[in-house]
Amino acid sequence: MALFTLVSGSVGVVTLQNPPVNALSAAVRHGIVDMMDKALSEPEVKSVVICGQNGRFCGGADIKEFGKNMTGPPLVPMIHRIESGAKPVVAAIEGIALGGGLELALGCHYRIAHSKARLGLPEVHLGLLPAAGGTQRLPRLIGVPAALELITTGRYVTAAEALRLGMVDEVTDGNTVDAAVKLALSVAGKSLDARRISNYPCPQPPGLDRFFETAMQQVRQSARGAMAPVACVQALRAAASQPYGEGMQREKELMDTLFHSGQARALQYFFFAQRAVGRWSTPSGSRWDSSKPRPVHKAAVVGLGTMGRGITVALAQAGLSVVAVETHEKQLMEARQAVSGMLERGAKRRGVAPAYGKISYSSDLLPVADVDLVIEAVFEDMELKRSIFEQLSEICKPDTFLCTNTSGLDIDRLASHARNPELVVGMHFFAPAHVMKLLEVVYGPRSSPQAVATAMLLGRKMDKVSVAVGNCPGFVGNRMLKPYLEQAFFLLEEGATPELVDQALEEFGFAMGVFRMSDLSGLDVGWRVRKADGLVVAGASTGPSARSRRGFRYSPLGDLLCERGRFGQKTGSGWYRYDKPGGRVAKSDPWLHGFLEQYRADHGLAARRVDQQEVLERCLYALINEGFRILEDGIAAGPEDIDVIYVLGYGWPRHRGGPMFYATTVGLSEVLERLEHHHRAHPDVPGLQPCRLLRKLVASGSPPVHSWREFIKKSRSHL
Ligand SMILES: CCCCCCCC/C=C\C/C=C/C(=O)SCCNC(=O)CCNC(=O)[C@H](O)C(C)(C)COP(=O)(O)OP(=O)(O)OC[C@H]1O[C@@H](n2cnc3c(N)ncnc32)[C@H](O)[C@@H]1OP(=O)(O)O
Repeated sequence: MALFTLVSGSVGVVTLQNPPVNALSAAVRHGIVDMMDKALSEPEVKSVVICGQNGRFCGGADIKEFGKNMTGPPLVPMIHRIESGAKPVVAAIEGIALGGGLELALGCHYRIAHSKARLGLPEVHLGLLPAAGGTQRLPRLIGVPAALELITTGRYVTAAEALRLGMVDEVTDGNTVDAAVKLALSVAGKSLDARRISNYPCPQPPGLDRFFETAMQQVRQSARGAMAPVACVQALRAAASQPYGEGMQREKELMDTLFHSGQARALQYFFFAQRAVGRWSTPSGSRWDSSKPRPVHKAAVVGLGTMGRGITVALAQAGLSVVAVETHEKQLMEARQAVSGMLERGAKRRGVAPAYGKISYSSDLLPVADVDLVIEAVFEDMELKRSIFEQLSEICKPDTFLCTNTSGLDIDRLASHARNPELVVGMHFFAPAHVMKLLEVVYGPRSSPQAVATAMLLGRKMDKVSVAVGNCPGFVGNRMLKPYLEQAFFLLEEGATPELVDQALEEFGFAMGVFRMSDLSGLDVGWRVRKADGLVVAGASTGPSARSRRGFRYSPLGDLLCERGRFGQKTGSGWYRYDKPGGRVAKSDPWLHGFLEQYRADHGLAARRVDQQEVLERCLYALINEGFRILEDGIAAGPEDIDVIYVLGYGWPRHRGGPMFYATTVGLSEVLERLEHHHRAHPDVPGLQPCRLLRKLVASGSPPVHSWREFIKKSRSHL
């Protein structure tokens, strides 16, 4: 798994061989140790180059080995042996040097990177820290503030930035291994004293204590309960305040704790889940590996409201030509300006030129005639969308894919208004569409495998994680949101406050509690959906019918706020109050508390004490239960799909792996038992009634999450 070749008579080239990313598996580590022994002991070898096969230096430790019994040579002594050896070693960094891969390079005496290479220490995203000396060598090389930022965020840097920071000695546009061999020849026999990073003193940031206190405060705030970023700060502090050996010892202690933590398991599960969703399948048998996407060079976006603007930017940044259509002249003008601003800011961030030239604007539909794919992004109204689909079917090429950006409308119904229903899919973007990583690709019963494959690939090109989901009200994400919101409303009726509910959810790790989030997205959004579902009954504010719909419990609290014009942040009040319409800082609202008291009195409800545990069980287990129903119905193919949607689209804390993974950490039997308990207390709430799949999994001994897909497939016929 590591190859040795002698080049130019005296340079030993050690090539890591473990496709696709040359991860440092046990076999690769064995290979490096053996080949380095050879290189260091053979007299004709005067210097060494380490590189990776197939243009990729190294993607780091082999994540698949974590959680198993790890065998093979450990990384720390392996890297120490390279650094302390008597012959100069040059790292030839092509493609990637990540995690343990970069730590290996930091143990080398020289580093040359190809201009297209990316470098980083992303261990924090896996619930770990760079424990092969990364937390001790990087600050010695580039200073504490820069190292702290890279290690706590896991950000990848370009070769150019790596050069600026001093992480690499040289950047080349040519053949990196050739350049490394040249350098290795030139430094053979020279002293290595000044090249061993572990010998460097660590530069001290001014006001060390203050610096680390501030860093810790910032990291704790953004980590929302994640342990790894905090441990990274602690390790960096050790680097800055202790000798190298002691710093390494601290790095090891911190890693020991993280390595065995539930958070690391959750984050590593999530890493593979993000990749697993690309291997999509549908109940009708279409699959990622048998469905060929069609190339999309030119796309159109119809409707340039907030979503359409973001989608236009995402498409242009992905390199597509875009026709952006808005029939209202004033809105079109505003959209042009807004899109230009977004492109400019994006380009600045990515260090590229803004893609203005990729977009042409139009106030009518005619220029979409020659595009390969249209994304309709008009207001969420079936009639409006229907009429646009009819027009598009007339204007577009017969094989143009017609996609709709909707958060829950019936894709199949819309497809029935298209000339070719098999070319219709839903593309549910999340706001802001050019920023959010998630895309739900919604297939209807008539969507062709090619249409699904094309939308999935287009999402990927737009730098999104695309998840294929079936067609049902709310698809996956919003469908699961419904019981979650419902429980939150019921808890208010029973005695909780928005503050209490939000605090429980935020302490769990959500970026925002349910009420703060509703205020941000607008209470009128849900109101409109409930109206369309026939749930909003005007004038039914008291009496038994006010809190019941179709025989089940219903809370009209959200409707009542909307009737009073309290739509959330945009109107200056909702579940909280804000300084002004559009204000961002949520403040407790005495009016709302009085309103809740009056509401309970009007409906004969006695307020009781609700604790945080009940909030979590009622809100989260109801949401998880719906997730099981979604799996049972075949709307999502596996738990990974749901978890990716919730983490990337709904602010579920990543270090808890997503709702379905979280259920396994709580224990499926515990989730079942608590749902049964709450359902007994609230028999008129179907969302709390445990679904069959959950019962079946528990009855089968709660198999691990990665085996659910197979389990569901096998048991589908019996469900
Ligand atoms: C008690 C204490 C015990 C301590 C012992 C622990 C020793 C650890 C010591 C030191 C710490 C070092 C830790 C690490 O190095 S952790 C790994 C850090 N590296 C990463 O996080 C890299 C993550 N990978 C990526 O960012 C990307 O995959 C990419 C940029 C490398 C490539 O991207 P792309 O081309 O888009 O391809 P994919 O992402 O789809 O990946 C392709 C394929 O490769 C798999 N893969 C990627 N990286 C790894 C890896 N490091 N290990 C294993 N497998 C990896 C990926 O999963 C894909 O495969 P698929 O899932 O089957 O599709």
